[in-house]
Amino acid sequence: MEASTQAWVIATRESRLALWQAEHVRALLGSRLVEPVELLGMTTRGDQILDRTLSKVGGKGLFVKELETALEAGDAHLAVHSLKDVPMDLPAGFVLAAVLEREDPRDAWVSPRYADLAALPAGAVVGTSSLRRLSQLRARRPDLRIEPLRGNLDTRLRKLDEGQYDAIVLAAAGLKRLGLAERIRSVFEADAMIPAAGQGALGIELRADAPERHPALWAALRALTHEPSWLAVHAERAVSRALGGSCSMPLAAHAQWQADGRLVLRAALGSVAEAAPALVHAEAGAAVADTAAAEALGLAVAQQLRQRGGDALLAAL
Ligand SMILES: NCc1[nH]cc(CCC(=O)O)c1CC(=O)O
Repeated sequence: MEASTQAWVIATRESRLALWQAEHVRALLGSRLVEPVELLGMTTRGDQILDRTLSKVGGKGLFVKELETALEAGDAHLAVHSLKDVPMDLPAGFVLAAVLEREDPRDAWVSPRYADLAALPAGAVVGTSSLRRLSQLRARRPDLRIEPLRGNLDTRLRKLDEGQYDAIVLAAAGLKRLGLAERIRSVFEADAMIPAAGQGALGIELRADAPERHPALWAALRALTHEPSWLAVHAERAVSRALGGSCSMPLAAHAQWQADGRLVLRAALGSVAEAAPALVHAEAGAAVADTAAAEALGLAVAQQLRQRGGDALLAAL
């Protein structure tokens, strides 16, 4: 089987960011494999549905399902995703094979007029469709109007430039990858706006039978994995999984390696009810040496969130 492979095929969405990410993986893999590596661009339902908040139409899976269908059919061997968009539990038959070294995981403040959140006048309009960003913005600035903002990065920036918003919040990683870093007015430190689980990291998904069917590809991907990033995102994703794992949840989870070698995981769970804004925080640290320990840290933080009022917020969702 391996010998008959003409080329390795990467399934990818066709947004500029997705294509950049797939091309990045193509280049990394190309230097480790004998056969050529090609891209197969596809449109997902998440790309088509632009008029509604994603959390209302089915969530994260919308960006990955078509790519998984291509893997299933054998049209592609691997799929490259923004890990943030990958559901906590992959469908049976698929595995997360690799996580690349994480890019800047923070959120960026983009605004033509205002340097940061504090500089916004009362009643100003901030664009985001992320419940996580909304609940954290609202906790600090209940006076703002937060309006939905969807579409790929270029679309979102265009809507800002057209004057529909005073400011928008985007992942710094996406802007940097597309050469748009100059649009960033300031970044939120990770404790001021806790990032989403997996933000800034690329994940590579394969069929679960890939280790046996394509050992060369599997080995090349394992070698691309950045172990500190792998452990951090597994801790983050475990928080989300423990709380139900849907993106209709205003949940933030971010793990950072400390100088002493410990992994510190911070999380926040909000409410989206305008009448009763709430935000509970949790934090824990541990020496994490393997995936199981990373996931145990995630579970402990999820437990803390529940005990500190998260249970009631989840019940209200
Ligand atoms: N939800 C869309 C999405 N998925 C991944 C990124 C950015 C890149 C990354 O986090 O790796 C973005 C855009 C954004 O949130 O601003």
